[in-house]
Amino acid sequence: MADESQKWVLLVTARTPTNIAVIKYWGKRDEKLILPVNDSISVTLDPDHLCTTTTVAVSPTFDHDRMWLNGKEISLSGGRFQSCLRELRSRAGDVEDKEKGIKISKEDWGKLHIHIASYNNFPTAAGLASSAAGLACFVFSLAKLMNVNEDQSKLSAIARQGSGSACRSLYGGFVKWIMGKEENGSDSVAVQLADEKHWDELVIIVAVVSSRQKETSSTSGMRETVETSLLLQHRAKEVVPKRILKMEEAIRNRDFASFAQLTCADSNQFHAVCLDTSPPIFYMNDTSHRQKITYFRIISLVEKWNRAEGTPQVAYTFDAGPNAVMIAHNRKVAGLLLQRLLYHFPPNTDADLSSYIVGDKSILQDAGLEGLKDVEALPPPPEIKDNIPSQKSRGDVSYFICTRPGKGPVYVSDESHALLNPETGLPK
Ligand SMILES: Nc1ncnc2c1ncn2[C@@H]1O[C@H](COP(=O)(O)OP(=O)(O)OP(=O)(O)O)[C@@H](O)[C@H]1O
Ligand SMILES: C[C@@](O)(CCOP(=O)(O)OP(=O)(O)O)CC(=O)O
Repeated sequence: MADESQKWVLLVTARTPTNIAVIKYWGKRDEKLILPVNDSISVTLDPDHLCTTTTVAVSPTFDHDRMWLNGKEISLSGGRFQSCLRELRSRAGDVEDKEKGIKISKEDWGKLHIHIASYNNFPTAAGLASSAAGLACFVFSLAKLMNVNEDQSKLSAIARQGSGSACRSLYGGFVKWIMGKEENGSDSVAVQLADEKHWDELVIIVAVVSSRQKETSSTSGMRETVETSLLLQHRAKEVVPKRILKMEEAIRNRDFASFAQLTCADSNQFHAVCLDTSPPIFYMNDTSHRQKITYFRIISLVEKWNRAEGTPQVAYTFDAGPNAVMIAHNRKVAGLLLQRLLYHFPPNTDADLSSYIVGDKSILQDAGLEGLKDVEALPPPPEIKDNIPSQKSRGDVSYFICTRPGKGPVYVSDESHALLNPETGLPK
C-alpha cells in the first residue's frame, strides 16, 4: 500500500481533431511500423464538431495500465497501443509539481502505471476516422503527462504506429503524411502544409449514412489490397506522387477547381483499388442496399451539379464506409448544397431539423431553411429539371454534420472537463 504522501494523481486532458484524406493512404510497406506505400494529404476537421477528448493519469496507487473508451473498459494489450506506450515511455522526462508534492524522475516511468479515459463525440469505427482522432489524442496527452520533449512531427511518428491516419491529426488545417524512405520509419512523419485559417471559406458537410461498425477494417482491407492489387502498385508509383504535387499547389493557391477534381478522382481511385483487390472489397457491401444507393446518389448529385455549373462547386470523398464527406467552395455554395441534399434526402417526417443537421447550423439559415416545412417546399435543383424527377430517399441519411477545416490538438486546462476523477484516477 502506498503511504499518504504517495496517493497523488496527476492528470492531463487533451482534445484532438479527426481528419479526412483528400489524397488517400491505402496500403502499407511495413505492417508493424505502419509505413505507407504513398504520401497522403488530409484536411483536419473542426474539433468543435468532431473530436476525441482523452484524459490520462499517473499515480503510484495504480497497479496496471487501464483504458476506458466511451465509458467501457477496453484492453490495452494490442500491439498498436503497446508500440505507442513503449515509444512514449522511452522518451519520458522528469516531472515535478511542487504544489502537489509530486516528483517523477525519468526512470520512474518504467514502473508507474497509467489510466486513460477517452470519449469520441461521434460514432466509433464507422468510417469517421475515430482511430485517427483517438490514437492522436492518446499520444498527444500522454506525451504531455510524461513530459516527452519532442516536436509535433516526432509525436506524429509515434501516433502513426497506433493508426496510420492518426499521424495527420497532430496538426490543424491541411496536412501531408510523408511516406519516408527509412526502414525504421523515422522519416515517415506528418507535416502541416497550411493552417486552418489559410483557406477558411471552405465548408465541410458529412452525410452520416451508417453509424454501425463496419465489417472490413481498414487495416485488413489494405493488407489484402497490397497482396493482390496491381492497380495499387500503379497508383502508388505513378499516380499519387504527381497528384500530391498538384494537390499541394491547389491548396497553396486556394484553387478550388483543382482541389475538387483531385479530391473526387482520388476517392474514386481508392474505391477502384478496393474493387481491384481479390476478393474485391466493396465497402458498400457491408451496408444495406439503400445505403449503397446513397453512395451513388451523392456522387451523381455532386457530379451533375458541378457539370451544370461548368466549374466544380463541391468535392466529395468517401473513406472505408458509406459516409460521404463533401467540401463546398464557400458558405453560399454550402447553402445550395444543403438545399440539394435535403431535397434528395429529406428527414423522416417525425424528425426535427435541428437534430438532422448538426454542427454549424448557421448554414441552414443561409439556405433559408428554418423548419421542415421549408424542406418539403424545396423545388428540384435546376440541373435535374429536364430529367425524370428523381425519387426522394427519405430517412436514408441518419444526419448531416456541417463543419469546416479546424485546428490541431489542444490541452484542456480546466480540470472539470477531465474524464478521470482527480482523486481516484477512475472514470467520473
Ligand atoms: N478515442 C479513442 N482512443 C483510443 N483508441 C480509439 C479511440 N477511438 C477509436 N479507437 C480505436 O480505433 C478503432 C476503430 O478504428 P477503425 O479504423 O475500425 O474505424 P474508424 O477509424 O472509425 O474508421 P476509418 O479509419 O475507416 O475512417 C477502435 O476499435 C479503437 O481501437
Ligand atoms: C481510407 C482511409 O481512411 C484509411 C485509413 O486507414 P487507418 O489509418 O484507419 O488504417 P491503419 O493504419 O491500419 O490503422 C484513408 C486515409 O485516411 O488516408
